[in-house]
Amino acid sequence: MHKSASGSTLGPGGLDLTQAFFKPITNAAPPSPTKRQYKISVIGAGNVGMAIAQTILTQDLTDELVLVDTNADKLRGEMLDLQHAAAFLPRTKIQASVDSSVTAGSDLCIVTAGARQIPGESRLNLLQRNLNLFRAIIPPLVRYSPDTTLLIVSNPVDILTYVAWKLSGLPSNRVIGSGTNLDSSRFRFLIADHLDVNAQDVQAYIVGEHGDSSVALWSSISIGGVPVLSFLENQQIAYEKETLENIHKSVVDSAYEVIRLKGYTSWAIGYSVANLARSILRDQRKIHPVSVLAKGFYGIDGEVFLSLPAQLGRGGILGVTNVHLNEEETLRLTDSAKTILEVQTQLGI
Ligand SMILES: NC(=O)C1=CN([C@@H]2O[C@H](COP(=O)(O)OP(=O)(O)OC[C@H]3O[C@@H](n4cnc5c(N)ncnc54)[C@H](O)[C@@H]3O)[C@@H](O)[C@H]2O)C=CC1
Ligand SMILES: CC(=O)C(=O)O
Repeated sequence: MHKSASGSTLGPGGLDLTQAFFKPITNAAPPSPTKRQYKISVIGAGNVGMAIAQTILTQDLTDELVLVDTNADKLRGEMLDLQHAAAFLPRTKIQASVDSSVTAGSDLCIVTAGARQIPGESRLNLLQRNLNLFRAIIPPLVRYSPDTTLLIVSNPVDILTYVAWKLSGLPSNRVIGSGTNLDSSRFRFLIADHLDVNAQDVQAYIVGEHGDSSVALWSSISIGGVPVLSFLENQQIAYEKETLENIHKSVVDSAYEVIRLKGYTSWAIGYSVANLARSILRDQRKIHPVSVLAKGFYGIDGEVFLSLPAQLGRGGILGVTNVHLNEEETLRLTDSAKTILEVQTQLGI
């Protein structure tokens, strides 16, 4: 069996099987103007890439999903395994190749390729290994999809988002790091668990580095519209700063703990990135803490990518939200920027 030029399936002797199965409707109205078709490419079909791919499929976020990896057998195995779920999923064309030309015309390229931490290792430790991969991965992606938005997930995500921005030549609004969207979900889960409320009712951000120097924005947390800290202070309800510090420490330790227990993190980052993909492709204009070019915001002076609450839509980053930071939060954010910049300046990019 092969396809005709019009896309219908041809059987032996050129018999058009599509025509054989379906009698055309007479007097049919012409098709309505075609709906916008979306194409997402995921580079790196490891634990993280596949968790993202499967969440994207189950949430019906794209018409075409492309996987790229250097491990040809694993890649084909992953593609077939997903294709075999076709009867249970929204209709999506799934392709895979070791050749990045398969990504041509992607609306969104999600990069998860590269080394991951071994137990106890920091994200920043991965930089040199993943930097070399990025030099090979990013330029062809942009060549094949000059209008794409790049969504970087590989670690250390903030510095690699900067690297991707430099290597791609794309405007900074179209190069985004998944950043602390994941850390903020961990934060909201822990607060919700502590107070026995629904995490979706907790509005709370972790900003700065996706890593050890991240910053919890306690002063702006609200639950169901109630600003938490000012409410406690107005009601003269005592709370211990140590409790807050411990919650933030648990957020920072989260990935280390999961990696120690199961070897890698995957499900939460899968949902986090699918959530970002939806906001970007569906022009949701939702606010997410993601890694953006932070120069000029909150007194940050330097070409550094780190997470700030940003509005996402079809154009990528539409703007950075003006969340109020108290003095301590501002200082911690500046320190987080310095931590990233110190490592970044050694790259010579
Ligand atoms: N930003 C975040 O919140 C998170 C980031 N990560 C990061 O994601 C990355 C991937 O983690 P895992 O999927 O667990 O690792 P993994 O080892 O399971 O998968 C990495 C994949 O990249 C592929 N690869 C290597 N070089 C490639 C190239 N040049 N082109 C295409 N594919 C290539 C490998 O063959 C492998 O399949 C790591 O850097 C990890 O630290 C992981 C979790 C959360
Ligand atoms: C590995 C990683 O960056 C995370 O799960 O947060």
